[in-house]
Amino acid sequence: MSDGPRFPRTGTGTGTGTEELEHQKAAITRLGHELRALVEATVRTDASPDTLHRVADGVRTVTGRLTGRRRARGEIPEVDEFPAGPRFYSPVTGAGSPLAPPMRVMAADDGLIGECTLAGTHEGPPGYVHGGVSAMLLDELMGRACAAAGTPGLTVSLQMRYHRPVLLETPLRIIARVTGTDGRKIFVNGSITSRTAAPDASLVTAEGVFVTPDPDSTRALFPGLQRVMARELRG
Ligand SMILES: CCCCC/C=C\C/C=C\C/C=C\C/C=C\CCCC(=O)SCCNC(=O)CCNC(=O)[C@H](O)C(C)(C)COP(=O)(O)OP(=O)(O)OC[C@H]1O[C@@H](n2cnc3c(N)ncnc32)[C@H](O)[C@@H]1OP(=O)(O)O
Repeated sequence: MSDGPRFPRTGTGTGTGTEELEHQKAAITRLGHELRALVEATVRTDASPDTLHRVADGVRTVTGRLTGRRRARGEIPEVDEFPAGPRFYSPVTGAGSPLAPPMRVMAADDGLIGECTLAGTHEGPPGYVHGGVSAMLLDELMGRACAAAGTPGLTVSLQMRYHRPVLLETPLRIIARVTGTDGRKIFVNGSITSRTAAPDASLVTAEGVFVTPDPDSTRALFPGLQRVMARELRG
């Protein structure tokens, strides 16, 4: 995607070499993929209690292998390109997140396009996407559209309209477009459509207001961002 020009791209500075970072990203992506398959299998299975107990024991053992240093709250992973680029553990787009569909994000003429297909993990009404998950997809893409337009912001208001249920196991297109700004406020529209059935009919639409925090708030809210910028400047 094309990102706004005013943010550092992390993962290219000092610390870990580029090749090592690429290996790290590939491994994170692979584990994310396997975990998403595990989560989907978990919510779809009708295995016996015995099997479920054995799997739970196995998962507990595997979890125990992910020891060592844990990132502190707010610490931005070196593989990330915060705030405008990919975040590996985003619950929406993160290749490493077992919660993320993950949604792929591309630049469009006047905003961003996201694509994903959801399944049992994100079910709300039987056979359909959970409404909160639709809001999550739109919130993320609309927030990224702000950053891509060079005006990053946090959501202060997100008004959702659910026109038709969103089918599971159907390729979806999510669109986000900045429609205007007023001081630190950024106005954004978004929609979800099916890429196959009636692609012109919006299933969900959203109107959002995002606000760019002032510099003092930004420093207070995101101390990790200062470290990323310092890391980048050293590099
Ligand atoms: C180098 C700079 C980097 C800056 C980084 C900033 C953001 C970057 C973050 C991520 C970007 C990257 C990717 C994004 C992808 C995914 C994220 C998805 C989105 C989210 O997951 S994000 C989490 C949920 N989100 C929050 O956690 C916000 C909680 N919130 C606050 O932390 C404060 O709210 C804050 C600091 C944002 C503003 O606080 P504040 O004190 O500076 O601003 P204030 O209240 O003065 O409002 C200013 C003007 O907005 C108007 N206004 C306020 N509320 C309104 C509303 N509801 N409707 C309509 N207008 C509203 C006022 O009326 C006034 O308008 P006016 O100036 O015309 O009077």
